[in-house]
Amino acid sequence: MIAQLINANKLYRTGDQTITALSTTSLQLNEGELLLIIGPSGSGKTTLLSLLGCLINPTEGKLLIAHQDVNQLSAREMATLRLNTIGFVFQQFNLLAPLTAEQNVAFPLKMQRLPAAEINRRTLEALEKVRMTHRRKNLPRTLSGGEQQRIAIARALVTDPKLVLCDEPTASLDKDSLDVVMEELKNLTLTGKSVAVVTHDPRLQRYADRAVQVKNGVVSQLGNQPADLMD
Ligand SMILES: Nc1ncnc2c1ncn2[C@@H]1O[C@H](COP(=O)(O)OP(=O)(O)OP(=O)(O)O)[C@@H](O)[C@H]1O
Repeated sequence: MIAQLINANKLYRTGDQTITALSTTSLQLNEGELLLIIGPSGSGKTTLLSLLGCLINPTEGKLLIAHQDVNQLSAREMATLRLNTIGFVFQQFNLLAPLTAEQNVAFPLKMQRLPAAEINRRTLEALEKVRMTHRRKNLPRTLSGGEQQRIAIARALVTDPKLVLCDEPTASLDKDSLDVVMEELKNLTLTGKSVAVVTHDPRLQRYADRAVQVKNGVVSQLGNQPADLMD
């Protein structure tokens, strides 16, 4: 098991108001599993993903990432856990505009202060995995949306993270690019990585091993029928 929420919730206090962004939830994410997180706008999906990504702490309850109790970690330890264990993929790709595809992919390895030769080797390996080696010298703006997302996936997996978290990774993509990107994410699970994908898109269901729905901050398990996801 890579991630486990145990009776965890997330409240936000603004002034005298308390918002329950996520009600008490227990959820686990296993190795080699692709989990879909679906639900309407404002329901708590990003909050759930942010918890799994060690970007925020639960207000109550426990969160274990790679067997570490996140509540016991300092901000610096959380940052190290994120850098070494978790890869992020976003709807808008979030590539750094002045850097080439290759430099974007190499970026997390530079943060890890690895030797240059190792950075080069692993960067090329990651580009190869998403079949983007031939475009490695391009700037992001010269790539299609689907290509940019494949570069973002290469960047997410270059550190060999156990967990890859994706927030609406296909929302800006056409059908063909959607399939390519989802195939890449599915391939990651075949090598034992865990992938969680927040989406509004029921077409992603065929790539999922499991789906949960978040509604008004309440997480529930979904069945495997398309109708369940269309709800
Ligand atoms: N930092 C914050 N401070 C206060 N309230 C917040 C904060 N972050 C989220 N919320 C509230 O928590 C609830 C859940 O938000 P969240 O972003 O998790 O929803 P979502 O399902 O990801 O929505 P969307 O699909 O629109 O991105 C919303 O009511 C939101 O307004």
